[in-house]
Amino acid sequence: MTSDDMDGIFGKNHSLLITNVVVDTKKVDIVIDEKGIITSVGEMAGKAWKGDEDFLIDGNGALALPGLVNTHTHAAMTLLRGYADDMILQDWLSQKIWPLEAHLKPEDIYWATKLACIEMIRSGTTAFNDMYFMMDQAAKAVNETGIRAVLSYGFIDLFNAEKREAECKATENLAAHIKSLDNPRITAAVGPHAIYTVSPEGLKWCAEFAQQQKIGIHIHLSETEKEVTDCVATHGKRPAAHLDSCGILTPRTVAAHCCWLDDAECRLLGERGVSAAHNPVSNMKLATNRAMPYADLKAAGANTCLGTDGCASNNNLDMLEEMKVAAILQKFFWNNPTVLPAPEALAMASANGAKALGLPTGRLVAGVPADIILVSNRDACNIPLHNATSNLVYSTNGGSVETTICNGRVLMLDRGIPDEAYVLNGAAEAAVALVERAQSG
Ligand SMILES: C[C@H]1O[C@@H](n2cnc3c(O)ncnc32)[C@H](O)[C@@H]1O
Ligand SMILES: [Zn+2]
Repeated sequence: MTSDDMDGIFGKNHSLLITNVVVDTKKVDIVIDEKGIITSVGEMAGKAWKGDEDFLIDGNGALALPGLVNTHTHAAMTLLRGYADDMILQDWLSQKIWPLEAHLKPEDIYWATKLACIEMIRSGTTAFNDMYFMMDQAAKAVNETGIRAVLSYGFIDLFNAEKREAECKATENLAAHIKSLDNPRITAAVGPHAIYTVSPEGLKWCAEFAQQQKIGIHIHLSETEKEVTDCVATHGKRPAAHLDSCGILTPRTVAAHCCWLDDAECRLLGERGVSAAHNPVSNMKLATNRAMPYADLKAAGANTCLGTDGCASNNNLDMLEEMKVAAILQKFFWNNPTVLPAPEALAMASANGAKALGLPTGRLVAGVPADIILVSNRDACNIPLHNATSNLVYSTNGGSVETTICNGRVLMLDRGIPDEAYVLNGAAEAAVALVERAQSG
């Protein structure tokens, strides 16, 4: 069962036995078959297994939980981390971010997305919802790193018919490319950027294409008060109603931010079964000046999930940190310490996130793909263990993740990731070259 050569554990599927871990409050062992499916989460702690698994991982008392699901990011923005901080959203986008993005090359997207995947694996994320550009390169990076992703092209027609045609083509091409990969870890979605960058015709095309392809929709919604007032002035209705009139609000839709929704819009998102992705760190850093109305959205039946947004407005991809900020921001902003209790924050980052992306993961039960992370409870910040969920939400962070498994394949073991340094160097060099190109025009 146990192989001396643990290095051989990386790179392909094996049958695995993970012993001596804590799930919720119970000490259990977990068995994963060579197809990457959890076959048992058993109360077998302490029993000497006589199984014939290829590898045994001694969890040494670590907390085992479903891999975290980042339901809103722009992964390749790792290359823009720290490039522009301390600005309001529209200036940040128009004066700094979009001008630099104009100089991005395909290899930049590859290196930046690989860096993002390494950062997510290291901090316990096993699936992410991405919206960016040159996404064939993102797919290449995701395929190589072993993580799970829903990839959408950032559709921006700027209300121009000619540009809209090109955006539709790019969206169709990405969907066809991802279908051709036939990789169960990589799925496509449609990514209309926002109501202030996509025409109603563009939104309607995106909604129809998503329905025809049976894929998801990923959009920014009501991030700022200006977005709402401009929408009412332009379209005569609030953003959620405008999106609904274009067919965008569906059970396959992830709406990111949702800061400035009113009660009627919360009810509309609930009625349509939309997933509302809360990005508390980005919202606070860009000063959106209102927190997502989490309790109203949850009460209305919307699926509340969690995202980091991109690394230029966070500036990391640590979903354990994001959970904590979500739980305390909601308490602070709505002036109620009972809002978003720890178990609900953990659900946002795991089961709800998997539901938002249509993934079979998000729970540690037999019969589902093994997306599992082990979080040390031997770090000072995680001792004592009165309440594992409390520790996961309020005291630990991504640095305490020891082992990350996605689709049954070990991506990180005891904090070691193969080829990590090579990826970090490649991305660092790409970032320097990008800024040099931008500066030389
Ligand atoms: C895909 C495009 O979206 C841009 N972007 C990154 N973060 C945000 C945000 O918080 N709101 C709106 N748009 C955002 C990114 O730079 C790409 O241009
Ligand atoms: Zn975003």
